[in-house]
Amino acid sequence: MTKLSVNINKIATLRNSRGGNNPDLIKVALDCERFGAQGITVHPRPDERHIRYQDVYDLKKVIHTEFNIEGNSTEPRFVELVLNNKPAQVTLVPDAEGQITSNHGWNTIKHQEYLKEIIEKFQDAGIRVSIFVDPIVEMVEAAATTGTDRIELYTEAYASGYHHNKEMAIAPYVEAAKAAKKLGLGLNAGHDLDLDNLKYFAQNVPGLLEVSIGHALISDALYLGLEKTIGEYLERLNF
Ligand SMILES: CC(=O)[C@@H](O)[C@H](O)COP(=O)(O)O
Ligand SMILES: NCC(=O)COP(=O)(O)O
Repeated sequence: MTKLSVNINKIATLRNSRGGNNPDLIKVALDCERFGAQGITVHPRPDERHIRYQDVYDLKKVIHTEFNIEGNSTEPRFVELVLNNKPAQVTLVPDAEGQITSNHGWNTIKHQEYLKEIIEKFQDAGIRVSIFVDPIVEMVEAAATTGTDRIELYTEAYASGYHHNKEMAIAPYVEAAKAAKKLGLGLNAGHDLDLDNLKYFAQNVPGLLEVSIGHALISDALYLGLEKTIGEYLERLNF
């Protein structure tokens, strides 16, 4: 079974736009769980433009499903935040400063030594580690040498190619997933997954443990409502 982790960054974006507490991020997280989501994902960024560091402390107290914190571990404040909150999973993303959103995976060959060190730090604290990678077999192979528990495949390229040629778009992900399986790495995926492209991805990528979805899911909820939207995403995963 593939778990659905709802990324609630966009709820925080909306809340922050007026400075108050509407929508209430905590309530939305709890409602996502009530409506069947098996996890909650947040991606605090240094400028706190959506998720604030305090949100992480507040969420940790109330969440019952899997808490996944994504972010840039080269920021000491991020490392401290994760170690203080001990989520079920931390996903390390190599964000550059000022990025609008995440747009690449780790170069696991170049940053192998750094990754080994930081991954061990989180694992010593009892936190499962996943690292964000592009669907390139060499990057998956080098990821395995870092000691990470899982990788998260960056799915933007799949999402943008899906409507043009879905067989071609998914091919590198299938190869990357096979390599991960062979090397004993758990497999997550995310970025720009949506109601159109999710089912085909889940059907064709072997060993997919978890997807984290935010932007499209929250946008769909404007039309369908949060409960129905989460139900629709779960349906795509449980084909
Ligand atoms: C790692 C990933 O693909 C997503 O978490 C993405 O980074 C979402 O972040 P934003 O909501 O800031 O775009
Ligand atoms: N890790 C991916 C994620 O959390 C959500 O990405 P998106 O659905 O907002 O593109």
